[in-house]
Amino acid sequence: MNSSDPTAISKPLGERARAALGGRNLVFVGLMGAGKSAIGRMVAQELGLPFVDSDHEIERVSRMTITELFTAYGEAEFRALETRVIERLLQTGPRVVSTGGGAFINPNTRQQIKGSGLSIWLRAELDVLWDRVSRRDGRPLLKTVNPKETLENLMKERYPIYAEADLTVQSRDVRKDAIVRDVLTAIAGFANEEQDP
Ligand SMILES: Nc1ncnc2c1ncn2[C@@H]1O[C@H](COP(=O)(O)OP(=O)(O)OP(=O)(O)O)[C@@H](O)[C@H]1O
Ligand SMILES: O=C(O)C1=C[C@@H](O)[C@@H](O)[C@H](O)C1
Ligand SMILES: [Mg+2]
Repeated sequence: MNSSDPTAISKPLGERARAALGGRNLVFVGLMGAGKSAIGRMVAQELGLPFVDSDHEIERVSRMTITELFTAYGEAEFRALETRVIERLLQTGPRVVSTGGGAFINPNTRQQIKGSGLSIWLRAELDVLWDRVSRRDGRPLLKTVNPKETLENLMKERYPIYAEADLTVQSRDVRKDAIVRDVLTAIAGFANEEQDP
């Protein structure tokens, strides 16, 4: 990595964030398209921790895609499975867990996350989310007549709840490296706040 690159992730920052996290899990929450899976994986690498994505884990254990699960069993059953899978994932750590967009909205799952680690909300504006989610299928909640409006309604409903996360980082239309650096800075800073409120 070129040290003059302004988006370069300095080793000390990764190490400081890792020390701040200690034995806790780091859990990414936020809406579809915020970057939880993509950024979570990169952050885990910087922290030297295992990474797991709850949507992928649900698909692995059920041997079905998220869309198939919604179609066959409905959203309520999907949420019940999601809660069980996330509970298990949080039991052994520290690790980085990227959750599905609705996970933190479920009160049971939210309590589990709050109890087992540091939660981080990747917050994004509607147009950023829309640009990202409209490129790929596989999000059953957006199979509506007006998916952009559905996404906007989900933002209104969910943003006050995501705001309960320990940390918030703005997910913007910039290089992923820059968001990763913001995440690591937020984690390292959180430890200072805890020591020196
Ligand atoms: N900072 C960024 N710049 C450009 N593209 C990004 C950035 N962050 C994420 N992306 C891309 O946006 C898309 C959506 O990201 P990702 O799948 O990580 O979102 P997610 O929050 O996990 O969504 P879901 O809740 O649906 O799983 C991916 O193609 C990802 O590579
Ligand atoms: O926002 C949501 O409720 C969802 C987001 C995805 O990650 C998947 O977990 C599923 O499509 C539901
Ligand atoms: Mg994801």
